[in-house]
This record gives sequence, structure tokens and C-alpha cells, in this order.
Amino acid sequence: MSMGHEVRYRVRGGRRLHGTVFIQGAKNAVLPMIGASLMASKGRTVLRNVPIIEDVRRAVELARAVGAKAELHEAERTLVIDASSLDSPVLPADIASRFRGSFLFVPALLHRLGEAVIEGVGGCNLGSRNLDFHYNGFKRLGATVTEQIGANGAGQIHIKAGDLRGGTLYCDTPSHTGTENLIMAAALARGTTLIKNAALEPEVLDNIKLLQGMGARISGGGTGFVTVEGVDELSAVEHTVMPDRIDTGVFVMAAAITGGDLSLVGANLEHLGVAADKLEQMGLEFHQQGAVLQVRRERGLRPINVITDEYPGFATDLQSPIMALSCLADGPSYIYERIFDGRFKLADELTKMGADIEVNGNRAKVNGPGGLRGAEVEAHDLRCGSALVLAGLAAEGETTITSAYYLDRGHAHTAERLSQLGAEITRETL
Ligand SMILES: CC(=O)N[C@H]1[C@@H](OP(=O)(O)OP(=O)(O)OC[C@H]2O[C@@H](n3ccc(=O)[nH]c3=O)[C@H](O)[C@@H]2O)O[C@H](CO)[C@@H](O)[C@@H]1O
Ligand SMILES: C=C(OP(=O)(O)O)C(=O)O
Repeated sequence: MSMGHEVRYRVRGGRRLHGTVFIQGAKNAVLPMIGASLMASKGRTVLRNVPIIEDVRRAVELARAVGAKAELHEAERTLVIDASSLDSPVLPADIASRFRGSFLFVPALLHRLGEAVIEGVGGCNLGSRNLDFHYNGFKRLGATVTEQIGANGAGQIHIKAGDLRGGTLYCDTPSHTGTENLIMAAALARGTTLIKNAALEPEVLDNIKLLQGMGARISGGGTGFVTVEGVDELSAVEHTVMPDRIDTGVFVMAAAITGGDLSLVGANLEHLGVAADKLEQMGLEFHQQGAVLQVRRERGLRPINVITDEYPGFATDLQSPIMALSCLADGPSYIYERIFDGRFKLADELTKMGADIEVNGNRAKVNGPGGLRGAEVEAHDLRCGSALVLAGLAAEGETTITSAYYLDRGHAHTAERLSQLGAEITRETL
């Protein structure tokens, strides 16, 4: 991933966090929604509660690159998109390779322009991340997928839509963006599509809700079998993005790692799935009071076993944060990462801070309790970045986190929000 400028966070540990924090809108909901909004051939889509994160800025640039008008009103957290002027099927590498969500633009390009040209798909480097379920699904709907060498000598994937017809599709495993892409591709295809082994994540359901508002006919969301009846057109509507459950989980763990007491405005405990139960077992107390979640820790942290899984299992995006938290638990914790094979680079960084972690393939044993001390560490991916901020909040002395563009990909105003709760944290760009 090209980094642009270098971003660094400095954290001085030891402060107990206390107060009220606003949970941002969900990164993994807003990205498919930007893709969905490009399917409306007239009118203006209004997305509210949009997180002001780097991935959203990249998505706005990409929407403009394919010809849409997109205005991100940062103070209002509102994105207005007019896709009537969409005119380029090319997702340019310099933007698309910086975030995974770029691939969620493909269905709109197929429907509106008959083709999509992909020069690079980015996102966090988490080991092998394939897109075969997406390509196979598009092909089953009637698209052709070819790889060719572009004008600049780099590889390009060319998807041609022809006449998209409904069919029976499946995901080998319930892929999050795969399900979203196949639903969007089926929404304007002729006839009925059945998607088997569809993902159950709350963000997938929120995207279905937006598409239904636009006029799509989708049923079975949340059951694993999604049926889509194609319609002729989709219209531009207004939609409020759901709260970010990973942002929620990170602030819950910020309370946990500092022995703090926080009110999380807009957070929904149900969206945490099994992670809520694991955090309770570790010693957190939750009180959901309507749309505000209160969390505090008053006793010591107990060790934990974590197995990552699709929703409602323990989210892989919270695996790195809980590894940081378990460094302070009173005994050994066991973590088994089942979704991504490249997510344990964090262990080396935490080791620099004094943690004792044994990694064996996709399993890690964290030997708590250990005192963490400040160090210079690197964010290898987004969740590695949030885990290192958490570790820094609990460490003695100063922690410097480099390559922190990754953190900014997915969390808005991290330094400001944590500072308001009493943390000592600053963000620098070099
Ligand atoms: C933009 C977005 O929403 N990103 C999220 C999405 O990523 P993403 O949608 O990329 O994750 P998937 O659910 O697709 O991936 C899960 C697993 O399936 C594999 N796979 C996936 C697709 C495919 O065609 N072939 C294949 O083999 C992947 O390599 C991975 O091992 O879900 C992940 C798992 O909850 C989260 O960590 C990411 O934050
Ligand atoms: C892996 C992640 O994002 P992406 O799929 O956009 O790389 C993430 O959110 O941790």
C-alpha cells in the first residue's frame, strides 16, 4: 500500500479513562453503501453518520475517478453522492490499491457501464486474501472475467457484464464483502438470484436495508440464504450508517486496559456477538441503557480463550485488540485466528513492549500478566494499530506508533476522542 505521508501516534500510558465517547459510523457498512449509491442513475444519495476515516476519503476520491459527484461534509458527517454522470469503468490503482472496499464499486460499474477494470485492490495485508467467491459469482450471473496487461505494463482484471441474469450463487465460506458484492450484482440483474452461505454480519444487513430503501427486492438477510429479485432501477435515498462495532470494541477495551469507566454513545452491545461474553469473562461490566452502552472494569483482568469466527462469532478485527488486553490478564490466554493468516505481526510489536507471547501458526499463547513498557512500534495493519494504541494506554512511559496511516484507515479522530477521556495521546504527520 502506498502510504502518502507518514503518520505517527505518541501515547503516554497510565491514565485511567473516564467519560463519554461518540462511537463512529461503521467503516464496513459505509464502504459498500458508497458502492450501492453508484447504482442509482439519477438523484442524490445522502449517507449520514459517515465516519471521517481515510478509507472514506479514498472511496470519495474513487467515486469521483469513475465520474460521480461526491461531497463529504465532514462536520455534518454526511456524504452526498450524485452518480448520474458515472462515465469511467476503471478503478485506478493509485486509489483502489489503498483500501479493500474499492472492490465494492464493481457491481455499480457492471450495471451502469457494462464493465469494470480493476488495476489493484488494497486493504490491509493480512496474508492470503482471495476474491474468487466474488469472481465466480459474477461469472455465474453471466459476466466474463479476464486478466490482461494494461497500458502501464501492470496486470488488470477486466470484468464484462453482458446481460446479467439471476442464478444460484454461493460463498465457500460466508465472505463479508463477497456477500455484499453478489447481492448488489443481483439487485439489477434479470430474474431471481439465491445466494447460499451468505454472511450474517450486521453491516451486511445494514447494506441490505439501504438497498431495499433504494427499491431492491432482497429477502433472507441474516439467515445465510439471501434471495434477490432483480428490479429495473434503483433510486437515490437517504440512509443513516449503523454504529461501528469494532470502534465500540476498541473503546470497551480502552476502558478495560486502563481500569476505566466509559459511556459509549450509539454503541450496540448485541453487535459485539461473542466478543461481549468474552469481555465479560475477562472482568468487564456492561450496562446497555437504550442507545448508550456503559462499560467499566473494577477488578483484575482474567485470562481468556478466543477463537475468531464469522458473526456472531468473535470478530477477527477485534482479535488484535484483545491480544493487547490479554497481556495484562492474570494468567495465560489462548488465541486462535481462523479468518486471516497474517494477523500475528502484532505479537512482535507487543514483545518490544515487554509482552510474552508464543506464536505457533495461527495460534498464540499470551503469557500474562506482564507489565507493558513504552517502545517504538509499527502498525502493520489497521487492527494492529488500534491494539498498539491500547497497549500504549497501559504501558509505562511513551509509546510511538509508526505507519499509523493504517489506524486512520478505520478509526476517526482517535487522538481527540481518547484525549477527551483523559488519555495522553497525540497524532503527528511527517
Ligand atoms: C471492507 C470490509 O468489509 N472488510 C472486512 C471484511 O473483509 P473481507 O470481506 O475481505 O473478508 P471475507 O469475509 O471476504 O474473508 C474471510 C475469509 O475468506 C477468504 N475469502 C474471501 C473471499 C474470497 O473470494 N475468497 C476467499 O478465500 C479470505 O481470504 C478470508 O480468509 O470482512 C473481514 C472479516 O470479517 C473483516 O476483517 C474486514 O474488516
Ligand atoms: C481488514 C480490515 O479492513 P479491509 O478489509 O478494508 O482491509 C479491517 O477493517 O481490519
